[in-house]
Amino acid sequence: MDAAEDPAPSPDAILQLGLGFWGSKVLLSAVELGLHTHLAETGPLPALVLGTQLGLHPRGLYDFLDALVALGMLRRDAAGRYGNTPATNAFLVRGRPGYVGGLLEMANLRLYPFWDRLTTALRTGRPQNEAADGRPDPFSAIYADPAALQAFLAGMTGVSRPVARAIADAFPFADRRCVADIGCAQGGCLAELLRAHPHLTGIGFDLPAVRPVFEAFAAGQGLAGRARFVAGNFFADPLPAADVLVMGHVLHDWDLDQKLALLRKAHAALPPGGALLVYDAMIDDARREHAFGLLMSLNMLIETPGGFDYTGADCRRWMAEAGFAETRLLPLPGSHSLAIGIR
Ligand SMILES: C[S@@+](CC[C@H](N)C(=O)[O-])C[C@H]1O[C@@H](n2cnc3c(N)ncnc32)[C@H](O)[C@@H]1O
Repeated sequence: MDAAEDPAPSPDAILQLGLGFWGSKVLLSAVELGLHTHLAETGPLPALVLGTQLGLHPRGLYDFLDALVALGMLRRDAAGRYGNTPATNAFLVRGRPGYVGGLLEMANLRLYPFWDRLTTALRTGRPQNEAADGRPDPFSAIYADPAALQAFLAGMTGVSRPVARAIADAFPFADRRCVADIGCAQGGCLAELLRAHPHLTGIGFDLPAVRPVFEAFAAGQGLAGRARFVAGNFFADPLPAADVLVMGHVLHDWDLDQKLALLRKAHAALPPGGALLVYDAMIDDARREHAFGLLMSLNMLIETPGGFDYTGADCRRWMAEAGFAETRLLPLPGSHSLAIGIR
């Protein structure tokens, strides 16, 4: 029964959604403070000890920590000590392989203030991030600030790693030799594919500013000998030769003509039988259910001049238009989908 048919509608869901930013910001501040990383080092602590160690005023301390308990982001034991949950221990402790806090750090630093201007973006159709001064390429704005660059690239690893693990299982890599990740960021996806398939070699292709971050990450993952970086602009330069190309969270950054140009370029760069793997938080074909994909698309409104997210059916149609002989779609974890195009 939808809300219109409900004889006694309640405002609860409306208020919960409208004030949803309260809970979101509590978690983002916890990540900013390194709360979960600290607790992984110390073990469970009483509130006042934890507050002193993190430099927090006692006034909001118990509400902050207990709100995190109520939101499932901390545990409090019978002695009143606060500690990590199994999930925050796995995914919010900096330096651990599952760390997704990079994305949340970037969300706290950049997206949280920019989303304050959503209404302006809806009225103007213009980005509301660092590029609001009219710079055409959103990445040049982020990449001008080394801290923003590092936070952005590490943030992408946080989102893409679990997705990449699923792609490593879902796609038959056994008869492929080389994977090139186009717009690879730090290389989080490539690292997962190479780790899962030791016979593969990898190429990370991205803008020149990304090279040192990619190379340091690959070395840290023990992949320096198997993954090399190729610097380039995917609109202007040739794509590297490989039998599998990956474009993750790339197409949604660009307008339709640019999306089609990238798909045509990928098709031209692949050998016959070569595969293009596209992953994004794709929207359900009826555009009714997958709120995350639709919100991601609004994030692209705020972040880019022409970017938007799309349905799996859109992606397969564009792949076919670009010349791919065979296309299929697979669901992935984290509200993502994988579109596969075979040349
Ligand atoms: C949203 S991130 C996606 C990163 C990664 N594929 C993932 O899914 O985690 C988009 C990437 O495209 C890269 N990029 C943007 N414009 C580019 C261009 N013109 N040529 C090459 N790479 C570009 C950015 O530097 C960034 O690493």
